[in-house]
Amino acid sequence: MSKKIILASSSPRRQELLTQIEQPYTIRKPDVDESQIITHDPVEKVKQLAILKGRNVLLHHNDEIIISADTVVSYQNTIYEKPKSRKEAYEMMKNFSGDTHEVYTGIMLRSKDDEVVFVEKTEVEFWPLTEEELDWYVDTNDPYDKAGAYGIQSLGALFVKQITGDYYNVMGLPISRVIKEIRKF
Ligand SMILES: Cc1cn([C@H]2C[C@H](O)[C@@H](COP(=O)(O)OP(=O)(O)OP(=O)(O)O)O2)c(=O)[nH]c1=O
Repeated sequence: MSKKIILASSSPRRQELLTQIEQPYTIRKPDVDESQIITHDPVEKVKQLAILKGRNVLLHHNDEIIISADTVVSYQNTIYEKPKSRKEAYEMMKNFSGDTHEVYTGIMLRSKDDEVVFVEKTEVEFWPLTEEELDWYVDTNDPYDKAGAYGIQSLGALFVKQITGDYYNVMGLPISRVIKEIRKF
C-alpha cells in the first residue's frame, strides 16, 4: 500500500490486528471527550465517536490515511461501553448470559482529500453463565478496558456459543473490511 497508515487509537487490540496482517502503521492518539456524544442509537454512537476521534488527529502529510474506531455492545436497546466497576461488569455479563447481543464498531478513514465512515455489526451468543463463572470472571482484569465487559480474544472466549459476522469486529477493528475500504481511496 502506498499510503501511510496512521492509527488514531490507544487500543492495544487495534494495534495488534494491524500488526497481525503485517501492515506498518504509526500511532497518533486522539484526545477527546467521549461524553459529548449522547445518542442512544448504537450505530449513530459508534459513527459519531469514530468521527470525533478521527478529526482530533492531525494529518501531517498528503499520503497519510487516518484510521479511527469505536466499539460498543448493544443489548435490548441499551448501549454497553466499558464497565466502571465490578458491579457494572457483573450486571453486563449477567444480562448477556444465555442470549444474543450485538457488537458495533464504527470506523472513520480520513485522508487529505477523502473521508469515509462505516459501521460493522457482529452478533454474539453467550452460553447461560453460572454465578460462579460471573464471580470468577469479574475478579480477573479481563472485563475492565473492554466494551460490554468481556474480551472475546481472552478469557471471555469461554462464554461464547456462536457468532455471526466478523470476529475481529468484536475485538475492535473489522480488519478485512478496513483494508478493502483503504484500497478504494
Ligand atoms: C466486546 C469486546 C471489546 N473489546 C475492546 C475493543 C476496544 O478496544 C474496546 C472498546 O473501547 P473503544 O472506546 O472502542 O476503544 P479504546 O478506548 O480501547 O481505544 P481508542 O478510543 O483509543 O481507539 O473494547 C475487546 O477487546 N474484545 C471484545 O470482545
